[in-house]
Amino acid sequence: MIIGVPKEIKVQEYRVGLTPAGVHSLVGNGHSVYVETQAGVGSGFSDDAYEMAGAKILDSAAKVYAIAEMIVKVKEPQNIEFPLIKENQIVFTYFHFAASRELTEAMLASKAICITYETVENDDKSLPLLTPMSEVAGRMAVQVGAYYLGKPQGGKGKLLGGVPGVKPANVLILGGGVVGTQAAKMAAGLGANVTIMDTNLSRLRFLEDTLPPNVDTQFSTSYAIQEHLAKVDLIIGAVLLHGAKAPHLIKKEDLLRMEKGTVLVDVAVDQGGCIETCKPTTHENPIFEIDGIVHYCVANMPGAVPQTSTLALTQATLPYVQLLANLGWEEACKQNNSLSKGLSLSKGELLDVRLIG
Ligand SMILES: NC(=O)C1=CN([C@@H]2O[C@H](COP(=O)(O)OP(=O)(O)OC[C@H]3O[C@@H](n4cnc5c(N)ncnc54)[C@H](O)[C@@H]3O)[C@@H](O)[C@H]2O)C=CC1
Ligand SMILES: CC(=O)C(=O)O
Ligand SMILES: [Mg+2]
Repeated sequence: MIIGVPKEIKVQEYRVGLTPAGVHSLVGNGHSVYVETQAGVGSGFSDDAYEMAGAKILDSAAKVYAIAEMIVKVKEPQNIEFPLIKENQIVFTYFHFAASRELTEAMLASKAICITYETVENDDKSLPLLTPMSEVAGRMAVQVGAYYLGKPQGGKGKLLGGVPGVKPANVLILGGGVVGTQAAKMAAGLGANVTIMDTNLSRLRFLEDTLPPNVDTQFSTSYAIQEHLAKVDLIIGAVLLHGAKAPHLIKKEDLLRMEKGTVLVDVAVDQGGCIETCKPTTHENPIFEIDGIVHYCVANMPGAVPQTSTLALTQATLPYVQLLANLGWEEACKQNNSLSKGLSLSKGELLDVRLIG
């Protein structure tokens, strides 16, 4: 198969869809790989490294899209990429269709085969291609939250862990899946007073048994969340209803119950956000304030640490890229149940109704 890897063009997105090691393995299996010039540079991979691995370098995205039977990338196609996507072309990437009707309509119109990383799902309901980036984003959420709690950044001016004789900050994590668990570990490690909420009781039992003693678990209800608002310093939004739009657990009027300088990091923003007042931001302008509350809502957080994220992502995606390249999308999806869950749009038809935003 002919595989194309364009350079990511979302604002300050430095990840890339395939590493030179991935190229080497695909070329070894008889496939051809075309990489846009400088596509890997932000992740530490030069054009030369791709060429040594067997790729051909092309000087524009248009040429990559024109030649490829399958595009392997990271983020959802941006508006200027829409016209480049062809009928029957496989596009394998994060799409987050539930957050964008415009993207959904553009991809339907393209009649491409869209396979979404974030809905590839194992029989145990885990999400093998979302998990690695959720691990990154969960850990990052605490780093950025701690930073924006600083007074110069608009925060309350609190150190997450406090110091001897001074209480630590209160961190509330909504959702105890991959993002929430990694965030809880990091916040606990820094000494914060952490509460993690979920609606899944068996998940809460697991978290209670495995997380450090400065993490409390609590069943997630609107009432329980309200009780935290007056004393919380940092809220991390980490809920997910697979493929669907996130529920709004924090409403606009709830901001008035928080102290000025409270920080909200809504990691779930890529599925529409679980905090009503969140709207997507970029690494260039990551925050905004409403009613004195700092909102951080970057939809591609792992893009800021590409040297970690590209390796973490591509080690998970490569086996699926191999399968698609070896068998074609129809046979690959027939043979692999997890991959078939990611098949979202095919030739102008919406296959997964959860995606409607
Ligand atoms: N902004 C970014 O750069 C990134 C965003 N994400 C997003 O983060 C979100 C979370 O991802 P994961 O942790 O991997 O998902 P996950 O499926 O592992 O965890 C989600 C958890 O939310 C829980 N949940 C559902 N409804 C709830 C409610 N009402 N209250 C409390 N908990 C509830 C579920 O039971 C589940 O345990 C997703 O939207 C994902 O796309 C992931 C990576 C990067
Ligand atoms: C999951 C996702 O959207 C990201 O890693 O950017
Ligand atoms: Mg405990």
